[in-house]
Amino acid sequence: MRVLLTGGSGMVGRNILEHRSAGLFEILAPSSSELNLLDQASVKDYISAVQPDLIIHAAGRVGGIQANIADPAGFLVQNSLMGIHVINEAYRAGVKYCINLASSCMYPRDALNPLHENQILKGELEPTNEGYALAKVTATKLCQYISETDNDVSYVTLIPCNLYGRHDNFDPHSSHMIPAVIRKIHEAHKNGSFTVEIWGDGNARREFMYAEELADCIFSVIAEIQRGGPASGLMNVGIGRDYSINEYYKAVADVVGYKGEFSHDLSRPVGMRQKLIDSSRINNMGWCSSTRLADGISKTYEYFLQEVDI
Ligand SMILES: NC(=O)c1ccc[n+]([C@@H]2O[C@H](COP(=O)([O-])OP(=O)(O)OC[C@H]3O[C@@H](n4cnc5c(N)ncnc54)[C@H](OP(=O)(O)O)[C@@H]3O)[C@@H](O)[C@H]2O)c1
Ligand SMILES: C[C@@H]1O[C@H](OP(=O)(O)OP(=O)(O)OC[C@H]2O[C@@H](n3cnc4c(=O)[nH]c(N)nc43)[C@H](O)[C@@H]2O)[C@@H](O)[C@H](O)[C@@H]1O
Repeated sequence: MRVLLTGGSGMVGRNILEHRSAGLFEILAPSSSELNLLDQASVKDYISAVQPDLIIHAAGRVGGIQANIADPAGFLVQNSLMGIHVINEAYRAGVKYCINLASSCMYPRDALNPLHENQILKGELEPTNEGYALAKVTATKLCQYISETDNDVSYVTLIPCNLYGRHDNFDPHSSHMIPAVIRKIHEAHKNGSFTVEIWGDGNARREFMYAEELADCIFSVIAEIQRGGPASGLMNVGIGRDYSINEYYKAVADVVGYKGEFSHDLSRPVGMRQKLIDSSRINNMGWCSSTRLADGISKTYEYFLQEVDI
């Protein structure tokens, strides 16, 4: 099976390429310099030339809460254009299968947790990442419309919770919480600082999954597609539990060996109070998460020490 992977140089893409099942497929993973997904003609020409059997759309303009607040228009435009170009040109070229990656941030900010797939668009979005969320909803709906109007194709959207892991973005200006906390606590431990600052009061809750697990889930979905396709084209992918931000800081401190204190900067944005997703559909398909938080953080910290803090 020939697979076109977008976002192959990103955290999710790299974990897909490093997965033990990747060798079972012919995977084409053009970088953004080889294929700019913002250029519709290039996307159309590339897909027509390579004629993939399946596309995994893992490219995107991605960042944490601070990055999203800084550039909502950029997150909206770039993710919308990438999603529409990849998905629409795939369908126009006759590609039968697509796995599109959305995000749990596209759920309504005040929706009852755990979040179920049928709650999408049932309420106001989280303002801190509204642009990104609108783009994710657009691509998700495009996949749904295509699959509903053409029984010969299966365009599946997976909705992951927050992710972290090897190949994560550790830039403090654009990273998500776990890589930011790993960097902050590591530097405090190395410099002998006595306190580390937590954004907000630390009571917000998040569900973070080790990115290697999403790669594993994607290959399970591909296997299911090869067996005739998953029962649902829209599935949450999470670990089934969340932790408070304060608990994440403590978990990272335990891995790093930091024994200092924490302070809270209440001026910082905190985003959604909670975004725990209901992963029953993917669990019923036969895939479940298995990486413990401490193990995931340890492996991510090991990557940080080897590849980032050099
Ligand atoms: N990280 C999370 O917490 C999280 C949570 C839920 C869902 N997701 C979703 O998972 C997917 C992957 O996220 P990630 O964390 O792996 O992101 P990432 O590490 O930032 O990687 C983004 C990828 O997209 C590529 N890209 C960006 N602009 C492009 C363009 N114009 N043309 C072609 N490629 C372009 C990048 O290539 P270059 O490096 O060459 O620019 C990179 O390979 C995204 O759809 C994201 O929305 C992520
Ligand atoms: C999955 C992603 O979720 C994103 O929302 P979101 O979870 O709040 O994004 P994060 O940046 O991971 O923040 C998660 C929570 O951690 C808190 N936090 C505490 N300390 C820090 C820190 O040092 N750095 C960061 N970054 N956060 C920190 C932050 O206030 C927020 O409540 C969306 O903006 C994206 O679009 C995407 O959907």
